Amino acid sequence: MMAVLDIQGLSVSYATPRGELKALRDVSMIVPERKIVGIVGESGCGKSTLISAIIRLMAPNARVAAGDVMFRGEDLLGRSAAQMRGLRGTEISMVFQDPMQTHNPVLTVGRQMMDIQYRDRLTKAEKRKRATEMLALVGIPDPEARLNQYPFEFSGGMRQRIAIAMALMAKPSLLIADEPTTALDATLEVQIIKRLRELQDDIGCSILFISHHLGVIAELCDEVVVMYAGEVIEAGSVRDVFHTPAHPYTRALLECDPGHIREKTRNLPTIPGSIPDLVNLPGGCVFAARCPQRHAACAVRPEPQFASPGHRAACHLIKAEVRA
Ligand SMILES: Nc1ncnc2c1ncn2[C@@H]1O[C@H](COP(=O)(O)OP(=O)(O)OP(=O)(O)O)[C@@H](O)[C@H]1O
Repeated sequence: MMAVLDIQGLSVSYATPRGELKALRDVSMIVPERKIVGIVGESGCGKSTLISAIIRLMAPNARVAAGDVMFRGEDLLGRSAAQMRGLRGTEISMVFQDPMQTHNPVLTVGRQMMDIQYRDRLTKAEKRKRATEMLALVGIPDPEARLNQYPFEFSGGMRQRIAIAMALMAKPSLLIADEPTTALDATLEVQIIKRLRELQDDIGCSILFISHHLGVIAELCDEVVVMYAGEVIEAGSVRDVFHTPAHPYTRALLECDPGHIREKTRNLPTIPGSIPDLVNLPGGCVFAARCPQRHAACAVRPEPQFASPGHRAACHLIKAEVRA
């Protein structure tokens, strides 16, 4: 089956006064059809850079130095800006942390939900009906009446549900959700995640879900990609990565989290030390400076190794463990 999103060897740099900042290096990941893939990593690991490269809304000083971003078999990096505009919001939709970014404050929710359907050949009444149905699906009570209200008249959780409804309205193949529930309280977060999972199943789309919240990733995602300082350091099924983490960084994240993934920790646990300077990267393994298992081999950059089928990590210890 063809992957919805297939990123291979993606490297993105920013031009800065200090020199080239290598925000992403040789990043590869696949979002299979009808799967939810989570990306986890601490601030600065390159999550936003990755999203901006996929949807091609990059900062002016950003440059794709290498790699391919294939969307349903087609290279997105070769598409024109106009073609990308046509894709965003239809085949690829997005939900961000702050739904106010998505909503227009001066238009009613109904008007905005009808506007997104401008491509569909439906009557006004049909569009309104679809908007109502979608609001009901994401769990907005009394949706018909609420279509006439403005975004500020809704609570934060309701606004985020509306943002999800709007993003799914076009029945995208891929939904990119960037910390969509981070600003909400835990109970709301669980409700929204459950609803998102159900809707994903109904619509049959794939989701790339970015979160700092290990518990949410564990609950929602099929697969997880762990990023560190611009590299994918571990990837595999949620089960493999969370139950038998292969990279010392992933292990540190899970060990630092007292209740492991069951605790509702908002932020990633803190690991002593900081990420390396991406302008002057050290040679060898990027995590070496903070790694409790650092050894001589780490002076050489580890290539991804398979810990088990479908579960890879970039750490020299994996080979050693397999040999042992
Ligand atoms: N326009 C830019 N110019 C220069 N450096 C940038 C720019 N945008 C991001 N960076 C740098 O690139 C690196 C990756 O940043 P990015 O925002 O992608 O990380 P992130 O994982 O999304 O972090 P956060 O969770 O804090 O948003 C960081 O070192 C950041 O300072």
